[in-house]
Amino acid sequence: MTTITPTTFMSSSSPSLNRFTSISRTGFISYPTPFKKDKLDAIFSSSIVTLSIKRKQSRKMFKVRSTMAPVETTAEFEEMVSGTQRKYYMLGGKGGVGKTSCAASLAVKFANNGHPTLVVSTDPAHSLSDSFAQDLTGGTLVPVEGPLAPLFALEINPDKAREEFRDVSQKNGGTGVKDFMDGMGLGMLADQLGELKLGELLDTPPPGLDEALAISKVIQFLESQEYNMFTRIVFDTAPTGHTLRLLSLPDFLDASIGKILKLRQKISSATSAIKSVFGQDGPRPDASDKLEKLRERMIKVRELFRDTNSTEFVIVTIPTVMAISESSRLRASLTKESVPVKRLIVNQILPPSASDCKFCAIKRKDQTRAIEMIQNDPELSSLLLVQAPLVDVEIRGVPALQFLGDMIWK
Ligand SMILES: Nc1ncnc2c1ncn2[C@@H]1O[C@H](COP(=O)(O)OP(=O)(O)OP(=O)(O)O)[C@@H](O)[C@H]1O
Repeated sequence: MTTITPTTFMSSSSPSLNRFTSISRTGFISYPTPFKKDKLDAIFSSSIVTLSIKRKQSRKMFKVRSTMAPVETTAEFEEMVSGTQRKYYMLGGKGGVGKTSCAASLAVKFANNGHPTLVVSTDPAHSLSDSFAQDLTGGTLVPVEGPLAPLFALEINPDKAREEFRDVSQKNGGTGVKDFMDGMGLGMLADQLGELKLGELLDTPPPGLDEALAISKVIQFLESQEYNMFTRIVFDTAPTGHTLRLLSLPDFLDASIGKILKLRQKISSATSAIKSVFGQDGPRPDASDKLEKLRERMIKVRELFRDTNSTEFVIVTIPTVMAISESSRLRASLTKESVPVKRLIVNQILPPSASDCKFCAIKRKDQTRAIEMIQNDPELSSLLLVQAPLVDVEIRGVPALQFLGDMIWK
């Protein structure tokens, strides 16, 4: 294991590495990266001024980390990275636990291991741009500089996705069709529209709709030839509540869209005769196709979540009683919905220190207790428990994500 001092980074001419210098304020960072050694050598060889090996300290760090929770396991990254068939990883958990940092670091690690990778934020409050320290807004795929294989990032614009949905739905079953039917004197059919609660759905979208639309948008992207190359797709999902509602949402939307389409059929047969007399247009067929496509994608979203061969939901948590309780409930819900879960990342674990202050000692005890809670939790104890240390500054930019990723994804 090589330890690189702050001096190393400061002497680098690369701006992204310079950004990373701040990460090692407290003295050292460790780099257990055999697979990337060549690349790192190339990056650092011209600029290394001092290479201070603090083996003792880093050994101590990992020793104490492993004594915190005897059940600590590795993420079995080899299994995650093997094979060239496309795999989806969805990272989710309570707000602020480090989902984005873990998702971004996993994406960087996949790309560094040769997988053309796409990382997508489906959280309406995006933080991927902040995490990569790069502007990724705009709802299109943006290349991320740095990793060995292509890495692209996508922040789905929820407003745009919702607008699109509203647009096609209204043309097929919302106010557009309702007005049309009212005009035709088909009051009874118009009443049926009320049952669909479509107006409600469009005006006050249920939590999770953004997420479902975002995922369906990604599926739409991936259907095109252009994006065939991606072999790993990492989703940075919205906090737990959204995720849980999202799981049932595709069913709900599928049913709603199904009803709209059925209704549309009824309308078109009921009105075809009237149309021939009055020469008025019915709902446009292209909009109907769009709705059918949206429905198909919703079905794909639902299937994707439950496909054990290609998809895995990774729960990210922190060592507090509240976060772990929420993770336990999340796991239970995911199990109920047949969503495959294998790994649990416990992020922000206090690193050991030779001179422990009272606050840190108490905090560490609390964290140890919380980790024990996982071991005794029926929902969580069977998962691969991966511990990630709390570092003393924000994780921003590819080198920093690479650093974090090398600690988590082993
Ligand atoms: N292991 C860590 N050590 C230190 N800081 C961390 C660690 N993991 C995450 N952070 C910091 O915590 C903050 C929240 O992290 P992040 O944005 O990844 O969480 P999130 O779960 O995606 O949040 P949200 O639910 O708000 O989207 C960021 O400032 C991030 O840099």
